[in-house]
Amino acid sequence: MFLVGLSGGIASGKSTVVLILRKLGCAVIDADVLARQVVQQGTPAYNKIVYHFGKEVLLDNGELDREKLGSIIFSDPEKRGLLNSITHSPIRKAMLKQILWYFFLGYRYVILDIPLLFESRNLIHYMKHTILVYCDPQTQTERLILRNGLSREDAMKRLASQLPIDSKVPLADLVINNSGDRDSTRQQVLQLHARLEASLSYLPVRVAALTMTTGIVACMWILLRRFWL
Ligand SMILES: Nc1ncnc2c1ncn2[C@@H]1O[C@H](COP(=O)(O)OP(=O)(O)OP(=O)(O)O)[C@@H](O)[C@H]1O
Repeated sequence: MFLVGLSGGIASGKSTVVLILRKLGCAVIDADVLARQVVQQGTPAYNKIVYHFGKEVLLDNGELDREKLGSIIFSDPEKRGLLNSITHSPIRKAMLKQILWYFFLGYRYVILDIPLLFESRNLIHYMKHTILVYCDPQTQTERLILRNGLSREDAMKRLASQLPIDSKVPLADLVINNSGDRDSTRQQVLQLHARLEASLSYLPVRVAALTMTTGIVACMWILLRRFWL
């Protein structure tokens, strides 16, 4: 099995591409969903966040007020570092569990949908391939305005707070250009899926796992025969 990281920019079309991939039967892990799960009420990460940030980051129902937390860390790099140090480890553990699950189910590759993949460069090293869902900045702005009901000024501000999408192109080895219509995107995703399915990159890990399993079973058999049979 091998890992494929998928990312893009705000409103560049990641969810649109992921939906097509899911319909094709691909295994997709959504880092955003995991990030929400690991800070649910009662989890160790939730308790640590309340301890360090206080009860003012909680909603009335006791859940984390993600907007408030987001605005605190946006302007305070130290607190951002603290929050990352609390959440990164459980997110990675949850990711690893899902990857292993898909491995046992026999998937050849797993797509990791990670919004800040190209910003947090250390994760890239674990990926066999990286996909950038690209959209030209003008179309991206229009789609963001339309989807979020934002003014042009607010949309530009949101875009300016991110790494420009054009600067991510050289960091990815596969690019899906979602600047055109949905059908053009779908065709590109189909081609990409076919290419990944045909890749033999999944073999080394599978052969290693098979060899290890065979070794363990053989050892157990030898021990059993020696002591009990
Ligand atoms: N090819 C396309 N043609 C027209 N509209 C599109 C196309 N692709 C995506 N959209 C629309 O653009 C908006 C952004 O797309 P999408 O939600 O897939 O982006 P995203 O990268 O997942 O966004 P975010 O990360 O900000 O949640 C949505 O309203 C979606 O319906």
